[in-house]
Amino acid sequence: MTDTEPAPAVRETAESIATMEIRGAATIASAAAEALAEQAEAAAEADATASDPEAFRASMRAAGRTLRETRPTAVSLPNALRYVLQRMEGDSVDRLRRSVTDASEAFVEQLDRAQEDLGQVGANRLADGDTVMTHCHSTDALACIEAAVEQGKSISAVVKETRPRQQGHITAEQLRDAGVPVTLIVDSAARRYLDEVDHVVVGADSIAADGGVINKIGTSGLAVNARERGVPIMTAAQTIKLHPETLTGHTVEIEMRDESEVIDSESREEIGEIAVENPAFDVTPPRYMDAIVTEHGQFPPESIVTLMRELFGEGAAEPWAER
Ligand SMILES: O=C(COP(=O)(O)O)[C@H](O)[C@H](O)COP(=O)(O)O
Repeated sequence: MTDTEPAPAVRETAESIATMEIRGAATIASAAAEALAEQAEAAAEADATASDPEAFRASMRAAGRTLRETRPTAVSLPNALRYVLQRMEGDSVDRLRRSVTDASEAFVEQLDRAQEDLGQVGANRLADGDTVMTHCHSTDALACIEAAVEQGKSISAVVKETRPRQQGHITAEQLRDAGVPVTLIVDSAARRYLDEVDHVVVGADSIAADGGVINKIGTSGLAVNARERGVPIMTAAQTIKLHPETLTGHTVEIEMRDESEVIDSESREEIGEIAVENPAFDVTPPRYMDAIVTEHGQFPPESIVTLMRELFGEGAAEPWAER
């Protein structure tokens, strides 16, 4: 490891995020914070950095950049890096190392607590006997449904499979394990089943200052259909999903993934020149979302900007910016 080369553990985490072995905004955030702690431990031992605080700091920033470059849409990733790197302090490598490992641990603890707290808020929106519809796999959305079950409510679920990667299967299994009767459907059956649904619950990868919700591709279509059917839809999202750069007019980059997730190589050859596109996320305009449920309570999407300003001020620096 040179002074700017990330430790093997960081490269492994980055690779797992890029290939989606580690996926979902909250899980990506905690893996990134933990990878920074591993970087700190490795850099405190490595020849190039062990006795040079500046080289140590440079290696932490390089690790941050490597982790950041994996996937562009979930803001929980740069927010996690920012949380840990902004708490890096001390004039010796040992102090710097400790500040990073402490911040990483505190971040992961806060993440878990926030999910528990928002779960209670989301659960209060669900009534005994409700059927919920889900899209993709969101640990924040699941926390709401699981908390409702723990409150003694009987909940059943219609789970969209979520093409192309079928994260709905993970949701279905987790809900089944929580004692929730589950019906798995293909994405295009959603509108038909909305007539049997009392609430749609989804997660978020990023939330923009105007209340726009960026989540798995298909969320916006589901939201429009839910509105047309009169079914309320909520986004369960811890505040690390709030995108500080949107406060200053930036837009959220939508990840385009490889066409091989959509079409196998044999079919690819058969269809020849036809273009295949695979956007991983979309934006649901605030007017189609009934509530954003966070660990600080529920918000109408249009008012989320107030919470954002409180938490981030008027914006946020790149997580690896030198201070
Ligand atoms: O869109 C996805 C996952 O997309 P992908 O599978 O492409 O990562 C999830 O709804 C959000 O990340 C929220 O998840 P959580 O609530 O667990 O943070």
